[in-house]
Order: sequence, then structure tokens, then C-alpha cells
Amino acid sequence: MPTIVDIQNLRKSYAGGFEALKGVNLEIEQGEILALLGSNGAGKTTLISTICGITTATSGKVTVGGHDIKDDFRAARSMIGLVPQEINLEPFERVLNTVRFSRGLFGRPADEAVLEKILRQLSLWDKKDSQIRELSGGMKRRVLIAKALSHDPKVLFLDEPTAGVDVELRKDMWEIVAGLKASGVTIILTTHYIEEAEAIADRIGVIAKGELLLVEEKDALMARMGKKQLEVQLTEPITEVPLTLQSPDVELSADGRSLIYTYDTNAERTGITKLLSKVAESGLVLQDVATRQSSLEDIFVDLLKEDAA
Ligand SMILES: Nc1ncnc2c1ncn2[C@@H]1O[C@H](COP(=O)(O)OP(=O)(O)OP(=O)(O)O)[C@@H](O)[C@H]1O
Repeated sequence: MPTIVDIQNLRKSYAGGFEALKGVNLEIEQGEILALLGSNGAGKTTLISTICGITTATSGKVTVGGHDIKDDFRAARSMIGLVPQEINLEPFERVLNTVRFSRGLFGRPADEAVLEKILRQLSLWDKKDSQIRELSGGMKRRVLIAKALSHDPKVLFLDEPTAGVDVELRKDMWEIVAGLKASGVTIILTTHYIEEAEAIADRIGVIAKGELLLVEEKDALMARMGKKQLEVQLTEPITEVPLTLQSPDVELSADGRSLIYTYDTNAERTGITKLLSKVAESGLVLQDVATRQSSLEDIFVDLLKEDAA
């Protein structure tokens, strides 16, 4: 897929010298859903704000659809829709008017058919005459998305779209995002929620302290860094791992009742058969076995640990 947003060596220092972005390089592909994962203060909002022209970069270069965000700001910005983290809507305004007004701000000609299409896509059409204050929190978030889509952008940035939202609404939002992708919009979302990235992203970028630690296809990332563990539960506790079983991959649980074997999911041989026959040879009696796979959360925590080391 061609690149739609190209970010090269982007740096941002705030007044006072704090460096919030330390040379970020990122190519966002047309049509993908990219999740930027990072803790509080990692630099996610700064990155989005800089691309959208709300914050000025200290150095580096960003193009959107080939338009430089500095030299060709209007053209670049017209390709972008931004859904901010905070709900900043006029409480007494009506839904349709709010979205119509946003379209006008971008200098786009009035087009009621476009507005209707957007509101229907977000299941807001029956609320078009409601005042914003009459809407639930989830609906207000949808209005923010409708506003961001009002000028027909090709790239949509969603800054923490489900922060503080309950599980059901979060799943609604995931469906909306999938629908937007299907309609051809490229989506970049920031999130603290690992399960959100796991659920909807094509690629995942991890940001920590102003640096992009990695960007990778979600499936490849999980396969590359994912480990599997086999827990061999014993009928009788033991105090140490028998000599024939000793290896860096085998650990004894704290209660001495299980051997935990960590293996690579991608390896040609997992080593499980060998391990189980050694367990039997050692005279240990097996009660049960269980496997578990590391989640994106484990991968994320490991990455941040590596970065801090
Ligand atoms: N206007 C500003 N002036 C000075 N420092 C700022 C400003 N805006 C953000 N920062 C600092 O830059 C760093 C990155 O902030 P940013 O809001 O980009 O993080 P974030 O990853 O979006 O965090 P969160 O998940 O909490 O929204 C933080 O340390 C923050 O305090």
C-alpha cells in the first residue's frame, strides 16, 4: 500500500526545553488502522497535534498525501480529520448543525447528502435534531467523529477514542472504526488499552518517552514476541528442578507443585514431548498440564522494561 502520511525525524521541544518527540520516523500506509500505544505522557497527543498543525514541530518533516504540513498546510490539513480526546461540543447546538458547521470551516460547499451519509454511518441520523446536551456520552463521541469526517478527509486521527468509556461502548467504537476503514479511510488511533490495539489494529506502534520503539504488523509482533508456557502440575510438590530437566526454560513454581516450561511458538520443535518424557523418567507423577500464551500486554510490558534498562 502507498504511504499516505510520511513522518521523518520529527522533533518537538516545548518551551522550557522539554523534548516530547525525539526524532520520530513513521510511514503510515493508506487504508490501514495503526494503533499508537503508550503510557501517559509518552508523546502520543504531541505527535498527533504536530501532524495536524495544532503544535509546531521543532524540526523534521511531515507530509500528508504528499503535501508538506508546513509549506502546504491547507492542502495537508484538508486531508485530515481529527477526533480530539476531550469532548468540546456546544451543548445547545443541534447535531446536524454542528456537523454542517464543521464542514463549512473547511470551506467545503454545503452538501446535505454528505452530512446525511455521515450521520447514518454513525447511527446518528435519528438524533440529527437533538441538542448535544440531550445525548449520551457515547453519542457525543460519535458526533465528534461526524464533525471530523464532515469535510471528507482521507486520514482520521482518533486520540484516545475510548478513554473512560464502558466495555459495550468501546466495542461499538471498534465497530465504527472497522466500518470507517471499510469505507477507505486510513485510521490512526492512540490508546492506553492494549486490548483495543489487539482487537482492531493492523499495525501497532509503541511510543515511550518521545520515541517510537517499534512499528510492526500486529500478527507478526505477537508471533515474534509471543511466548507460550506449558505448566506441568505434579501430584507431589518438589523442592528443586530434577537435574535432567534443568535448563533456563524450566522453572519451578513458588509452591513447588508445577514445572513451568517456556517455549517459542515459532520454533520447529517445541520440545514438549522431550520434556514430558524427562518428567516421567525423573519419577515425577503428572497431575495435569495447561498452556498459556503471552498477550500483547506482556509484550508491551517487556518492551518498556527493555527500554528502561
Ligand atoms: N504545552 C506543553 N508544554 C509543555 N510540556 C508539554 C505540553 N504538552 C505536553 N507536554 C509534555 O509532553 C509530554 C508528552 O505529552 P503528550 O500529551 O503528548 O503525551 P500522551 O502520550 O498523549 O499522554 P496521555 O496518554 O496522558 O494523553 C508530557 O511529558 C507532557 O507533560
